[in-house]
Amino acid sequence: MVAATNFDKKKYGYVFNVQRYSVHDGPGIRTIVFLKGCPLRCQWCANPESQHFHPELAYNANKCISIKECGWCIKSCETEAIKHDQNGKITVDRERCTNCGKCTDICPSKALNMYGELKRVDEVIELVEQDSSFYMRSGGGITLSGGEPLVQAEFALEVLKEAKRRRLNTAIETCGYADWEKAVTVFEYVDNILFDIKSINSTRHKQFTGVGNETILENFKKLCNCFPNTPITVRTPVIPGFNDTEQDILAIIDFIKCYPNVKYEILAYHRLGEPKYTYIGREYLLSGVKPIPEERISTLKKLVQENFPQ
Ligand SMILES: C[S@@+](CC[C@H](N)C(=O)[O-])C[C@H]1O[C@@H](n2cnc3c(N)ncnc32)[C@H](O)[C@@H]1O
Ligand code: SF4
Ligand code: SF4
Ligand code: SF4
Repeated sequence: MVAATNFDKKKYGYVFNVQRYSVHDGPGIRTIVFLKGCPLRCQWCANPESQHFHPELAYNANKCISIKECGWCIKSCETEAIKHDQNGKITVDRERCTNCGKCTDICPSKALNMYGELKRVDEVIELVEQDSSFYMRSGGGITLSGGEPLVQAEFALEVLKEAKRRRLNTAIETCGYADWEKAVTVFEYVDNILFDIKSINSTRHKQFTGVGNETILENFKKLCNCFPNTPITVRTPVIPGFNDTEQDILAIIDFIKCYPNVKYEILAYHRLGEPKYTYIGREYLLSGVKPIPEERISTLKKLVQENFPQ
């Protein structure tokens, strides 16, 4: 086991999920490697477990057998972070929890589970290569996602270099908020870039994601200028009350339309990540927000087709 605070960032990285057989995040059939850490805090984020750089304890009360019949986690916790709740199950005191993972090793029902573990570059590539026959036939490969994969730029770069050495197609999903000098080294090894532009309005961007959009928009321009032959898909998750008007979408189209290697698509807001907020002891701030009706998404897609033929 490698010490979590002192490891070679070129050889090891924090990964919280590896998803096989994806067809949404780049060409063909792909394996998505989700890296930990993100500088943004999008209120709608479907991967809240990605945001902290370090591994994080998750607790799903529905899976807990009950303290009466089990209770092993309480005995295993050296910081006394696990307590009884009124329903015969447990609660986790996040102030006391050090995310050491001892309780997860012992939990028989997997009610306790860690999001994120340190993995070596070769371990990741080995997992990805298990599906190489699918990639050959479909033009697929590996997609780095997160979190924000550029947060672990050194690790991302080594994974992508190795993937390219093995002739795998590479893609990355990024929010674009990163140090350009580091990001550019990673982009060199990427065949397809999925770049989120969430809003052109920086004040609103900051209100809903925690950061303004200046760095993102600057990086986008640099990316298009430095890599004119790399296919870039700009994506916007359409979030009610944040960026769901015609003007919001047209402002993004206006910003990206001068770049010939760029495509554009909108993603409908979904709430699939909501339960995970509870598992990690956080509040989901958009709990009262309903998904946008199908017809409205169709209208916005039509608007995109009319104003950004591709
Ligand atoms: C989880 S993010 C990871 C990559 C990067 N951090 C980003 O934001 O682009 C992958 C994609 O999921 C989208 N996404 C995240 N939460 C969403 C939600 N609740 N509904 C729809 N799309 C969402 C993001 O906009 C992004 O296009
Ligand atoms: S992760 Fe470690 S500190 Fe946190 S509750 Fe479990 S055993 Fe206790
Ligand atoms: S070890 Fe797991 S199943 Fe047992 S009491 Fe703790 S959380 Fe519940
Ligand atoms: S940038 Fe991506 S990973 Fe980060 S909080 Fe936003 S949606 Fe989640």
